[in-house]
Amino acid sequence: MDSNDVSADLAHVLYTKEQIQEKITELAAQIDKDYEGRDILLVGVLKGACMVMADLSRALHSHVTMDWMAVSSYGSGTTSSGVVRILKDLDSDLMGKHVLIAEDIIDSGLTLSWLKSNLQSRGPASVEVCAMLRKPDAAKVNLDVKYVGYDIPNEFVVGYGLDVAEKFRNLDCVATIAPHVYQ
Ligand SMILES: O=P(O)(O)OC[C@H]1O[C@H](OP(=O)(O)OP(=O)(O)O)[C@H](O)[C@@H]1O
Ligand SMILES: Nc1nc2[nH]cnc2c(=O)[nH]1
Repeated sequence: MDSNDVSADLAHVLYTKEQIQEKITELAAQIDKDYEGRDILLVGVLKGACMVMADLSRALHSHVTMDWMAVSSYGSGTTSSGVVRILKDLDSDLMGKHVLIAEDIIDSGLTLSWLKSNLQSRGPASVEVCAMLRKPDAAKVNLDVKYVGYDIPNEFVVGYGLDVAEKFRNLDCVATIAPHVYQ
């Protein structure tokens, strides 16, 4: 291991690459079944959803188109403010489309709660959510989420799209970080 190896900054791996890929396969099979005969517009929420978008879209057998939105709900800290700003809007018109929002994590739920109603107001046929991770103990709003990979404890995690100061997104696992990363 070289001195800059990212794994030295991890405390505990919650889900390995294999477990994540297994879950993606499971979720994709369920989604294919539920959307039989319908095209899906996958909406990825940048930047965290980059991995789940790439993996889920490739695991699906349905016809899929992809679009991206970038929103900001976190200030400089690690607590969601609930005030969401659109940094990049969708390129597509949602009218009559079956929209499936792909997310890496639902923490307070504030980002998705806002996003779901924003997209619903654009006239789609349906809006559902697929999130790889969810923290039930951190929920601040009731959110109807149709597809969830794993429910996790209320701990800050990284990997599989999730970052600290833009690092760790490239990890193929989900992990907590070692205390020295914060020091
Ligand atoms: O449920 P919430 O408490 O609202 O938190 C979830 C949001 O936080 C993360 O995004 P972040 O704002 O960190 O941006 P990023 O995807 O660019 O990392 C994550 O990707 C979700 O979009
Ligand atoms: N990296 C990271 N970003 C988040 N955004 C909301 N919750 C989390 C989390 O646990 N980790």
